[in-house]
Amino acid sequence: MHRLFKGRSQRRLRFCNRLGSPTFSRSTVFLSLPLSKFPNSTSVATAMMMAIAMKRAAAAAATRAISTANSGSILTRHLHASSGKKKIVGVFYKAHEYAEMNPNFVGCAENALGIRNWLESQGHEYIVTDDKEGPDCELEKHIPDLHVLITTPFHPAYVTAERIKKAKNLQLLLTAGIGSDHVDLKAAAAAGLTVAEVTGSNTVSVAEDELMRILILVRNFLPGHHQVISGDWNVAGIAHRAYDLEGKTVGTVGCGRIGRLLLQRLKPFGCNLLYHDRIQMDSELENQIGATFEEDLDKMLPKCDIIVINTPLTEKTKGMFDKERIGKLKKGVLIVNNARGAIMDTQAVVDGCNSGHIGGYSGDVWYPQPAPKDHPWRYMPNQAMTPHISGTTIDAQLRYAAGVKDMLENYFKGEEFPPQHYIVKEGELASQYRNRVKRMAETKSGMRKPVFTKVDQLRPGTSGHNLTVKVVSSKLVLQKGRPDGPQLRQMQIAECLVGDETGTIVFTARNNQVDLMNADNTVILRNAKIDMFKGSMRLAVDKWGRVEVTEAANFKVKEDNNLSLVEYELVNVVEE
Ligand SMILES: NC(=O)C1=CN([C@@H]2O[C@H](COP(=O)(O)OP(=O)(O)OC[C@H]3O[C@@H](n4cnc5c(N)ncnc54)[C@H](O)[C@@H]3O)[C@@H](O)[C@H]2O)C=CC1
Repeated sequence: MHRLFKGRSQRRLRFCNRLGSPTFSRSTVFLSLPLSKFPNSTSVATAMMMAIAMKRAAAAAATRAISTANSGSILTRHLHASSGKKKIVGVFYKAHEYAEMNPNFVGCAENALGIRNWLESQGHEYIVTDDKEGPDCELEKHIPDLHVLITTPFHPAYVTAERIKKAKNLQLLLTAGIGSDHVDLKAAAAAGLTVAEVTGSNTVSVAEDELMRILILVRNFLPGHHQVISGDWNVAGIAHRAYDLEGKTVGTVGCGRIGRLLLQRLKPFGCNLLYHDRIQMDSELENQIGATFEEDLDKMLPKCDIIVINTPLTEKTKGMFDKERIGKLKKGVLIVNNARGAIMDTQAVVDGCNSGHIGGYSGDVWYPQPAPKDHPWRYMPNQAMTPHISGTTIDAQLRYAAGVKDMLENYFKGEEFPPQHYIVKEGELASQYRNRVKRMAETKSGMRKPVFTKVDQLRPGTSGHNLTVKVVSSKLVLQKGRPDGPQLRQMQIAECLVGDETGTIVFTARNNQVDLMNADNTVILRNAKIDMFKGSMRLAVDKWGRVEVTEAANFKVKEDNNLSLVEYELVNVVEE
């Protein structure tokens, strides 16, 4: 037996979360009402239809409840499952005498992101340490009962599968910064943990630092500086290999947030700019930045005088620059790597620098961190290495501390994080981290090809749809920021009517997607999701999906079946 409720209070239930995955409970169901016939969903005229629909919905809810109960979940821990006081552990680098020197120096252990009072005033326990390695370290003592672990890439607490297994209460791993490769992401996903970082918090900081490293290497700056300190004066010792940046070919491997900001900053230097990425930028942005896309990494690399690495460390990028690949680079190539140390084969870099094949190597990332005293990159020639600093400027610290605080606030309230912050969510890794796994699965079973659906199959609260649609019309509804603004943060939203031979639906195109949605274009929407807007369905593709313009499809769009004109009512079905 089920009782069914409808009305205003049920309106307060969320249709779906911000990523589009359904968050409705097993007893929450959708009813659909054609808007044209029933503009007012509470009208008497709808009541009979509602009653029939609700009966059906009740049956569906019951079936869903049973199947949920029987299927079990791969997720063993739910992020927002428990309320109450939490034990939060932060692992940050120690600042010692520097801690007091700047009130905004919040990224160190002593100042603990500036959130101690805020956390403790709410009754949470906040332990902060820099002691993160070995079985007797401070972190290890708290692993069995912590709920949240906050750490930074600058002084990473390596969260291994073994630690995850021991951390029975752990729900949330927050990275204060960008890059969560210090976490065994697969183990975290399997354990149902959420991993999130403060995406965008230090991208400017890193891009600026990369530009500085490029100039330091190109101008052969460091030997001159060392001469000054050691009392020498030898212009020739520097000048024989100092160049202008103008006219050089610079290629970035990975062109996401940091890569783009770097290219943008390089443009006035008059370089030849190339980029390689899994995803090509849309042509307008490419033109604006003035960079050329290189689909084949191995074709791009030998053209470059300067190579900058800007990908995350994933299964695919680990050891990407091995002996063989480095051997194919231009002799004397300069490499800047602020991405992650393990993207390089450590010894291959040492050999390249020793032989002069690599003319200069600079970066702030190492493996492991802190780099041991005998790390060979400390002693190789032509290097301009530093500790991991580029993303931890005071400005960046304030941004990532605020981002962590916001996410903790959401966590305490049981709310979602901004979608771009998730690295692991509900057992799934963000797309750039799961590439290889997916490909292997595809090859192995031959069954993981994307499944395409038709517009009339779309339902509220669903996601993961692949569709080939034609754009019927597109209307820009929001435009903010200048296209040549400092951070490429122009925001555009267009409402587009898209469809196939079964029906049409409104697609909300954002930013770069807007340019692809010209009327009559045929586009493939990958990993699309349904958002609910005032009770009706809209289609969207977030950063974990993709919009691609493709060859013109030969179907005729069925324009008289617009799914966005159907209103859905969320009703609650309570089991007795
Ligand atoms: N040294 C430091 O202080 C910092 C370092 N970082 C590092 O920089 C990385 C990039 O940061 P963002 O630009 O903000 O990330 P992002 O996610 O905006 O960009 C990463 C780009 O790499 C591309 N990519 C991923 N795998 C690839 C592959 N196998 N081949 C080609 N392209 C691939 C993605 O498509 C994406 O465009 C971070 O993951 C982190 O490791 C980030 C911040 C601070």
